[in-house]
Amino acid sequence: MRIEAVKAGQRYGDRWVFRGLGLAVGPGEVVALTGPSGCGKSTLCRLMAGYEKPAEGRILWDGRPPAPGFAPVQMIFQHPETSVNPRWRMKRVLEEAWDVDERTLEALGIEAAWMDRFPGELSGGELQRFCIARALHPGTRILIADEMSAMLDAVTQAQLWAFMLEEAKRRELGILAVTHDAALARRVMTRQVPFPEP
Ligand SMILES: Nc1ncnc2c1ncn2[C@@H]1O[C@H](COP(=O)(O)OP(=O)(O)OP(=O)(O)O)[C@@H](O)[C@H]1O
Repeated sequence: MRIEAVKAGQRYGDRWVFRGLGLAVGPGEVVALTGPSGCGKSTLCRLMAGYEKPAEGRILWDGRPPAPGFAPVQMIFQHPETSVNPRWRMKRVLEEAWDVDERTLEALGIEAAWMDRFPGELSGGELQRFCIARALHPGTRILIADEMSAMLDAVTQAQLWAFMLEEAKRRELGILAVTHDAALARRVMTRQVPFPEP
């Protein structure tokens, strides 16, 4: 699958965040999106994931506008607590997405004891592992990671990225990742796209 922004622009009120932006992510590509705070990286992620519509230009998934229904484009947010139901135990949070296999649970270091807890009873890093597991649904073709590892220590960050990259290679997933970490971008990405200055 290939997702694309074509001359895309977004504005809130009468203020443009960016205009005329072009970017494409195809199978097996790991693309880093870098740029100063406030330039619109998260906004572009939401457009590419089909959560928001651009004010001008187009977002295309395999040449067509994002369609409702099952999304082959999955997003991992910087703050995992905002993307799970706080009243569900983690077992249910996972099951809602897919029947996550043992291999994924093990590779992400998800412990059996965490399954009966509520999201508020896990650390941010522990919760983010669940969000990554959910996003790695067998039908996922593109992952959009918006500073997913900013809250993690270096060892955990390396472990989670290693598994994501292994999966990207094995399943030909495309990854668009926002990161402020230049070293991480150099290490894991096939291509880096600097965002235009705001
Ligand atoms: N829903 C909204 N309503 C109004 N303004 C918004 C909205 N969402 C984002 N903005 C503004 O758009 C600009 C871009 O925000 P965005 O979060 O995309 O930047 P970013 O590059 O991801 O920043 P950071 O690196 O700090 O996370 C900011 O000035 C922000 O205040």
